[in-house]
Amino acid sequence: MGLCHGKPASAESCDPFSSPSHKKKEEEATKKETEAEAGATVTEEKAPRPWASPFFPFYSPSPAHSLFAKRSPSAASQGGGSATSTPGRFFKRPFPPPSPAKHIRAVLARRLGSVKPNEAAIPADDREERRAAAGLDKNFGFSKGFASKYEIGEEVGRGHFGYTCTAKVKKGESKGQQVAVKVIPKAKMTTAIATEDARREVKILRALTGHNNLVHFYDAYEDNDNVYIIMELCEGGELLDRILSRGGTYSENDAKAVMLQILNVVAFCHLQGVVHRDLKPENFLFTSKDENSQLKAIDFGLSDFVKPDERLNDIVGSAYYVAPEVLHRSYSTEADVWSIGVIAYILLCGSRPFWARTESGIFRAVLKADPSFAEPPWPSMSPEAKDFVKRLLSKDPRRRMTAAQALCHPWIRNYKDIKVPLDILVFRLIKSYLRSSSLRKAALRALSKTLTVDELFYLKRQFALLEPTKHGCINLENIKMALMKNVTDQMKELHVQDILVSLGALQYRRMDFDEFCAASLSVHQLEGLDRWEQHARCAYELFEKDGNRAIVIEELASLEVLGLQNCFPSSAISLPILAQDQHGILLTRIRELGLSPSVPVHVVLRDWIRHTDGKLSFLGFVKLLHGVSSRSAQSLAKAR
Ligand SMILES: Nc1ncnc2c1ncn2[C@@H]1O[C@H](COP(=O)(O)OP(=O)(O)OP(=O)(O)O)[C@@H](O)[C@H]1O
Ligand SMILES: [Ca+2]
Ligand SMILES: [Ca+2]
Repeated sequence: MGLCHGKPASAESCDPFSSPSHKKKEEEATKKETEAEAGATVTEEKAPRPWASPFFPFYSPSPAHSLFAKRSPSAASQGGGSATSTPGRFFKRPFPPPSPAKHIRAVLARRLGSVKPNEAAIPADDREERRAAAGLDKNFGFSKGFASKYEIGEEVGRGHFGYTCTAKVKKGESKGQQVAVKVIPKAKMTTAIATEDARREVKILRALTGHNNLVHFYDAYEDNDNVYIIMELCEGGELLDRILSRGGTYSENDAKAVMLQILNVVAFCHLQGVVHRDLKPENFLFTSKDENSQLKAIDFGLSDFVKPDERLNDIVGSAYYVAPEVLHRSYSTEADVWSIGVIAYILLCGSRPFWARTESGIFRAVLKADPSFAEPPWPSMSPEAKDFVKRLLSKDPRRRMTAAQALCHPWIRNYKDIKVPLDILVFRLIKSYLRSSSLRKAALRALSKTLTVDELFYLKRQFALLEPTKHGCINLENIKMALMKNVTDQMKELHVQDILVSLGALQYRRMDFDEFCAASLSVHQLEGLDRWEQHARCAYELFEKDGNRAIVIEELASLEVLGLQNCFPSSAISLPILAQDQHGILLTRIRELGLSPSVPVHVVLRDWIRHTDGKLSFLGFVKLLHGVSSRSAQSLAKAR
């Protein structure tokens, strides 16, 4: 592979796909993309187009933009170069700063004020924006006197929101210590969102600091011109540079070492109720140039707090790494896991899983295209590696592994001595289990009996983290202790009480490991597996032997079977058991509630309930396993 660095944008000279026919295809693709860019919105996909090859070679060696490149802070503050260029197909080095994974344009527009096409700079003569900016409260309450405490050194990196320099502590106990200072110019904060971002970045760093794989935060300062975030100096450069310097691919083992650290810190953030929202190789730094140097997550500028059941709707992040549900404006911590999947894919094969020339093209790929695992080097890779990446890149966030689950995946779990962190998902699932009918609990218990050793690995680790009694049981007290032990003060204030209240039923009873498995398994995730049909059939057989029984009408009317909880008050129904001749009564009841007569309720009843004995059919069993989320219950109710 040739070297492209230091040259102007002549990607073709290094392009292994630059044969004339390929070039023509590329041009056609670009034309289509440009047309799409002009008109189509993200969700307006017409027909899936044959994607231009998503392969995205990395060049080696990279003249990595040196950590200590000589660039003066003043030159630095004049704005980044790549912000004004379209995302190229090939990585060219040195990158004009900021990094090539550009933020979604809307993100920059909302945060930095108006953004011209392909441009993140703030228009210098935009009077209205200046007036609005003048009204913003840019006092953060951070320490003053930055200049008297630190001697600022050279620039070591830059992004859209700030630039980072080395600095030396001038006085006090740490005199002489080298630190990193991220300088965020207040002049760039032209919107309330931008000031809020800076405030939150510091708040989150302050709350999370202490984890081995997260940049250590020391303090925040401000003066009239800037906010200064003082952090540990990571001298090993960005993960992106290492990927490039290795020519794009990591061996599976080397990739595991990186993944382990990324998953660890992200699982930690998620447990603390923080979603990063901008995970990409540029936002992970090595502490030293050493091969085995520790990796640290940086840049919490787009991060936010999220409660266990909350969905965020702000479209945020960098295009290549953004999860489909972010584009659909309803997401939570799973979105970070998607970005980790993109990083894993790049580490292992050196190309981007979702690629197009334009932002809207990338979005369409993210929403519709499946990443290729057919081209080299994938065929020679272990099946576990492929499965690992696929389960991180599951388009349905409910089917996607969590960061803690990913650490238990067979591909990675035997790599070194992995310490699996507590998973917030477990509490979410137990909460839903505790609110379920006895029939659903029995169904879940049957399903839990079909779990394989691999699936049980994660549940065993999670149960152990809750420190069961010597009788092998947990109750609310165990959960409380485990949470207190594993979460930061910030999280204690924000979420622990909510979680404990939602699991209140465990105050008066215990849960053994078998029940824990039934409560904490995710039906959605199992459904995403190839062997789901087997799991479900096997579980149904077990349920038939021990658990299936004639359905009580209240249950049918309840959320779990028909999804009619809100429009079908169970108290109105007194018949104990559904038999064939009672269908009519149920149908009348449903019609009395003003539901459309065209709705084939009888079909639902026919398919979900066995007429011979009024017990659940296989389909009814699967529906019961899922329960019905309030969202689908609502849409079901609307449809009727
Ligand atoms: N603690 C640190 N030690 C060394 N270099 C750092 C440190 N923090 C940041 N940098 C460098 O500065 C760059 C910009 O920092 P950061 O990503 O926080 O800025 P940003 O403006 O928020 O970027 P973005 O455009 O990605 O949002 C990083 O990519 C990295 O190269
Ligand atoms: Ca960054
Ligand atoms: Ca940032």
